[in-house]
Amino acid sequence: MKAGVIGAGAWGTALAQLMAADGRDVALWALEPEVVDAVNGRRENPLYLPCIALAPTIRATGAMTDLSDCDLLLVVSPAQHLRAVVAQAPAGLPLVLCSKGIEAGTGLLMSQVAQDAQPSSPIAVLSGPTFAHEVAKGLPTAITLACEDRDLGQRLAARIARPSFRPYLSDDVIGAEIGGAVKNVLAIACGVAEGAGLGLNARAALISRGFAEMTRFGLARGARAETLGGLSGLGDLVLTCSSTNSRNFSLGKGLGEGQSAADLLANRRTVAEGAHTAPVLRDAARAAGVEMPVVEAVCALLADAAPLGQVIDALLARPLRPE
Ligand SMILES: NC(=O)c1ccc[n+]([C@@H]2O[C@H](COP(=O)([O-])OP(=O)(O)OC[C@H]3O[C@@H](n4cnc5c(N)ncnc54)[C@H](O)[C@@H]3O)[C@@H](O)[C@H]2O)c1
Ligand SMILES: O=P(O)(O)OC[C@H](O)CO
Repeated sequence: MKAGVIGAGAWGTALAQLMAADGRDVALWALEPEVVDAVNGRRENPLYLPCIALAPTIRATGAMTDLSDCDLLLVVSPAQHLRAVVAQAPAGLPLVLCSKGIEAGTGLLMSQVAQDAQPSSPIAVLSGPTFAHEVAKGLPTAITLACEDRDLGQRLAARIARPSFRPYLSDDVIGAEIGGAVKNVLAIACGVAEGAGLGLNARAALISRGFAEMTRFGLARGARAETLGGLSGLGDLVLTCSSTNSRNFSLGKGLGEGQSAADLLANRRTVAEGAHTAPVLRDAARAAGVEMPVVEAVCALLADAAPLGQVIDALLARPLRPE
């Protein structure tokens, strides 16, 4: 059977390369016709994953019907487009959701959006510390695969695992999704600290206190603490908060250097999910009575609602409290 990948950005292309590593066919759905042509003609995706020679068994397509004979579909669109692409996907096939975010307008996690859009398709979530270009090069990577149906989860884990790519199975779908969505917002905060020259102590503080926010929010939504402390939560938080390879961290760095959010977000081709998730997450946290001061600060900066110095001072001046 061939694997299907929906979305040919950096991560979808890297996952197609991963799935093709056992020599089997992969169908890669791309939005842009020029990506379809480049993958099929030149075996590359210069738009989203440059400098990687793609496997000959990857066949790109712009027609979702070409994925109907796949045994699983990896869904790798930006979170805000997941509903639309899943609605077009062939029905009934296992969907492995690889996007990280919360849907604006509904506040739904990706598994809930996919369930709405394709009620007959079983769902799993693949999330963890995984920079696309490293996976595409075959560098060692571990990731959470969350699925409520344990048998299906085990089958999917065996199908996705490769010698240098280790999925760890969980049945905590919500926990895996919340970790991936929240860490993107916290990575923006760490980028701000880098751009503003606040130092490494500040970054460590943001990672730790950000993790406390992720945990409070996750527990309030029914996630398990060990999932939030695992690859899809803390693991991904540490990765994304420590490298300009992260689009979210880089966006924050620009904010910290004094650039406006509007300028940084205008006309970008690649997705910085944290910018879309931040206001939805803030509203959900407020509604649940969960304090998320770092997330609130990121929202203020993204909305250009307050000067950087004022946002930093307000965070530092919060009442002292037990850890
Ligand atoms: N890049 C990574 O290293 C990485 C790793 C893990 C998870 N993810 C997650 O994967 C998801 C996709 O990110 P990416 O890095 O592959 O994307 P990307 O930033 O490399 O590319 C943008 C993608 O958005 C798609 N797109 C733009 N407009 C669209 C529309 N109207 N409808 C459908 N698709 C549209 C483009 O076709 C392209 O596939 C995100 O949720 C991201 O958080 C990314
Ligand atoms: O580049 P980012 O910030 O979207 O991060 C990519 C992945 O989510 C890292 O696991």
